[in-house]
Amino acid sequence: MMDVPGIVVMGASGRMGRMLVQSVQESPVMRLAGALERPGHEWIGRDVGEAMGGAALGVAVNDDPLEAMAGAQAVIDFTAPAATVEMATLAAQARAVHVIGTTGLTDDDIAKIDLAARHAVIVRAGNMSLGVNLLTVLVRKVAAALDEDFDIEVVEAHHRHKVDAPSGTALMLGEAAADGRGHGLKEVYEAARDGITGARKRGQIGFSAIRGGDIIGEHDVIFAGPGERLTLSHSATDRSLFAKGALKAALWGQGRRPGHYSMLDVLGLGAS
Ligand SMILES: NC(=O)C1=CN([C@@H]2O[C@H](COP(=O)(O)OP(=O)(O)OC[C@H]3O[C@@H](n4cnc5c(N)ncnc54)[C@H](OP(=O)(O)O)[C@@H]3O)[C@@H](O)[C@H]2O)C=CC1
Ligand SMILES: O=C(O)C1=N[C@H](C(=O)O)C[C@H](O)C1
Repeated sequence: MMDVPGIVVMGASGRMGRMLVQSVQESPVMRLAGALERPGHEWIGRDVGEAMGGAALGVAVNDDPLEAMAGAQAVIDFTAPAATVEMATLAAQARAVHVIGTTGLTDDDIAKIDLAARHAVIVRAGNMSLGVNLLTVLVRKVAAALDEDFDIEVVEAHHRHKVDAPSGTALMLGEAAADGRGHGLKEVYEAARDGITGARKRGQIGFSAIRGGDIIGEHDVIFAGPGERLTLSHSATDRSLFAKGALKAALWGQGRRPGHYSMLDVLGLGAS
């Protein structure tokens, strides 16, 4: 058992954290080496399996990242931007692969993660599912094939607890569409509309976000042209698909050269 990679789950009590603990525990090719929560969290010191309402897993929830990562090979982090930026440096110190699912990161946050990735393997994606990553490849191709007579709109829907908008996935899809047309997303980004906005600007990529109930994640990329409309979409029906991608990334990262990688690298979908 000791020769399989040890995985630390950060934010173990969260929606994704619980899913990750369960997925790592069930995997025959890795072991649960640690579970992290922020200092002061009520789970600190408790067995993570029992805290989740199940059987003991022999791993106590820790608030000390370096202690939790001692003897671990990867940390999977679906938490919050400030925690993720801090962890990037600590994981690099511990020589652990850092898999980042956290969204809502600023450019400044990403610059700090880039810095840590000079010395460590970091895999980051706003969506770890195979389907969404494949969709980004399709969106890039369609955006390149259709000219600016086709307006691009990204519409996303998530549960009521989500704190960031547009979603990380919506931004990935928007970036792919912008890239397909030879732009950076910032050049053509159109935030959610409100009030007297004026007519739509040609070539802009618009974003809209719906929040409600327990929606796991729905994304549509609409290409609205003269007389016809094409929609590419993805629906997540189970959070385990994100965990599955994250586990794959943690294994893929073992023994790689330092760098800031994406799920396209992990899935072999590359830039196309
Ligand atoms: N890339 C992908 O495929 C996916 C990404 N996500 C993203 O993952 C993130 C988390 O989502 P979700 O699980 O729904 O959110 P939750 O709020 O349910 O979970 C986040 C967890 O992180 C914990 N946390 C916050 N700060 C720290 C810290 N310093 N150390 C350790 N733990 C900490 C929180 O604890 P506390 O509550 O006490 O603050 C909480 O338990 C979001 O950014 C979301 O967008 C989600 C699904 C898929
Ligand atoms: O917060 C979520 O739940 C999700 N976040 C990611 C995002 O921001 O796109 C991925 C998924 O859609 C679920």
